[in-house]
Amino acid sequence: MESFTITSKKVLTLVLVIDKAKQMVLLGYKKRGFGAHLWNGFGGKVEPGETTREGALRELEEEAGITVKSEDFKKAGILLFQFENDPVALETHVYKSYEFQGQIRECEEMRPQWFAFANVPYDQMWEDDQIWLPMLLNGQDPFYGRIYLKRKPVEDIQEGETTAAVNTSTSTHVNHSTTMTGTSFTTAQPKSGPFAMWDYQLVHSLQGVPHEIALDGTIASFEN
Ligand SMILES: Nc1nc2c([nH]c(=O)n2[C@H]2C[C@H](O)[C@@H](COP(=O)(O)OP(=O)(O)OP(=O)(O)O)O2)c(=O)[nH]1
Repeated sequence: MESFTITSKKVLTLVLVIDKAKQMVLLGYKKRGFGAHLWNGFGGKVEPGETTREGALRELEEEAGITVKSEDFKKAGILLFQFENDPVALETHVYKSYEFQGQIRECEEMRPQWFAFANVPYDQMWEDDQIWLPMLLNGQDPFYGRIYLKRKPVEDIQEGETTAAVNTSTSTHVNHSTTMTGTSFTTAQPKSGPFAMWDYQLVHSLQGVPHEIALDGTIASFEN
C-alpha cells in the first residue's frame, strides 16, 4: 500500500437530503471542478473557524438553495478518501436530512435533481458511492471507512470504453461491529470519473460517528 501513504488530510463535507415518504434522494450534477460531470451530494471544503456541521449546512445552501434545521441534520458517517500517489487524504464528513426548508435551485456549480432510490445513477457517480450510499439510504448508518482510489489510464475514461481491469486485492479488517472489507469492481465504469476504486474498508459503527479518522486509520473518539 506504499502508493497510498498519506501525510496530511483536508476536511470536506457531503450532504444527502432524503424524501423518506417518496423514497427519493436529492443529488446534484457537478458542472465544474473536482468530480465534474458526476452526480453527488452537496458539499465541499470546511472553512477556517467552521465546524464540519456548519460547513455542510453552508454548502447545502450555496449549492442547492435549501436549509435544514439543526435537529434534523444528522451525521451519517466519515469517509477517508485516499488517492494513489497523493499524500493528502480527503476526510469527508457525511450528513443526511429527511427534512429541508426553502426552494431547491440550480447554481453555477450544481444542478439538483431528485432520484428514486431504485434509480440512483451509480454509473455516473464516484465508484465508491455504490458501496456506502445504499447503507445511508437504508438507514444502515453511521458508518466510517477508508476508500482507496486510483487514477484511471486516460484511454479508460474515454466515451465508448466499456471495461477496465482494476486491482481486486482484499483489504485487512478494521475492528468495531460489522466490518465490510472490500474488493473493488472488476469493471470500471467509463462515466464514473477519472478515478477507479481500488479497495475499501467500511464499518457499520455501533459506537456512533467518529470525530475524525487519524492518518493511520484509527478512531480516537466517537460523537455519541
Ligand atoms: N460521493 C463522493 N463524494 C466525494 C468523493 N470524493 C470526494 O472528494 N467527494 C466529495 C467530497 C466533497 O463534497 C466534494 C469535493 O469537494 P471540493 O473541495 O472539490 O468541493 P468544491 O469543488 O465544491 O469546492 P468548494 O465548494 O469547497 O469550493 O466531493 C467520493 O468518492 N464520493
